[in-house]
Amino acid sequence: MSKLKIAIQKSGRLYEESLQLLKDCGIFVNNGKDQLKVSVDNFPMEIMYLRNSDIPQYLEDGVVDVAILGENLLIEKGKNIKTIQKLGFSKCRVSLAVPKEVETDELSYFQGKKIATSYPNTLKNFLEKEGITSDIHVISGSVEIAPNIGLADGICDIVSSGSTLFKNGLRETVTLLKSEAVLAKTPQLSVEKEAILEKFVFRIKAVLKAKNSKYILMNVPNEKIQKVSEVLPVLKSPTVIPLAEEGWSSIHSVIDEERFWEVIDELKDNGAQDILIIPIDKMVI
Ligand SMILES: Nc1ncnc2c1ncn2[C@@H]1O[C@H](COP(=O)(O)OP(=O)(O)OP(=O)(O)O)[C@@H](O)[C@H]1O
Ligand SMILES: O=P(O)(O)OC[C@H]1O[C@H](OP(=O)(O)OP(=O)(O)O)[C@H](O)[C@@H]1O
Ligand SMILES: [Mg+2]
Repeated sequence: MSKLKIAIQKSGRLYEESLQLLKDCGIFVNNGKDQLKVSVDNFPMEIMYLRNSDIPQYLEDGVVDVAILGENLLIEKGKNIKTIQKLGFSKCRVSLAVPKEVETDELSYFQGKKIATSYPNTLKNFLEKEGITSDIHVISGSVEIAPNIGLADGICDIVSSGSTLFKNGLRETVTLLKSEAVLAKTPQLSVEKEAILEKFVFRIKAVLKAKNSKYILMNVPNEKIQKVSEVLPVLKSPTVIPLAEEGWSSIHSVIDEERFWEVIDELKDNGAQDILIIPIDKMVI
């Protein structure tokens, strides 16, 4: 029987959450990353631990079928690889930054300047599009140190909290792109493996949907049920259960994580009381 070969970062920013996602999908990985190839008992899948930066090539060559990797890396490597699903973690951006003493945030600052980066293709394409000519100096890590040691006038690198820039006396000026972890697939997959992938993506969607939603329940006087129901962004219609106390009901529904504070105020204003918000484990709709 076919097994879907999935590449996961061996160690680094994506490792923990990639494994957690598999776990949330009910896929239990047998043992640790000391082995580069690991089997799974309860799903037709084989895990391969690889370096994030090598994964686009492995996908292109069909050495692995799917992979969890940083979207920015797919853009940098310019491979013809399809992103199947954004995964919502390892969110970051690729940005230009300058020494904090530089007074301008304008891109034109970089005209004729030297920029250190680990993402030369992303930078080159961006600068070309913007009509700026710079000297791109490729380094594989610790890019933020470059201006301090006189290696460059600015940098182009990954920024998340901004603390690495701050510690190195740099300031973010221009964002080239935003990135997050994605599930990507090799250009050619057998029908059998496509079917396994479909099952896997179905599970991922259920996990992600649940993460972004909350179960909400509240007590409402019967005469306010209509009003409160109108405020709730419901899946179909809210569940309404009579309470033991005459004239009151309990309303249950599901709301988006992002919207719940906003909705709670409206619910209270419309007569809802004793509002509970509960996490959801999986959600299939
Ligand atoms: N500080 C950060 N915050 C959030 N996401 C990040 C951060 N740094 C990197 N990422 C994302 O995580 C991915 C993996 O980054 P990480 O630094 O772990 O690996 P890498 O430097 O690409 O190296 P390797 O090839 O050794 O696995 C990046 O491609 C990027 O998408
Ligand atoms: O804005 P921040 O939250 O400070 O994150 C940005 C830093 O994180 C990444 O490095 P990482 O720690 O992954 O080290 P690496 O260069 O060895 O990959 C990236 O290359 C930046 O240096
Ligand atoms: Mg890194």
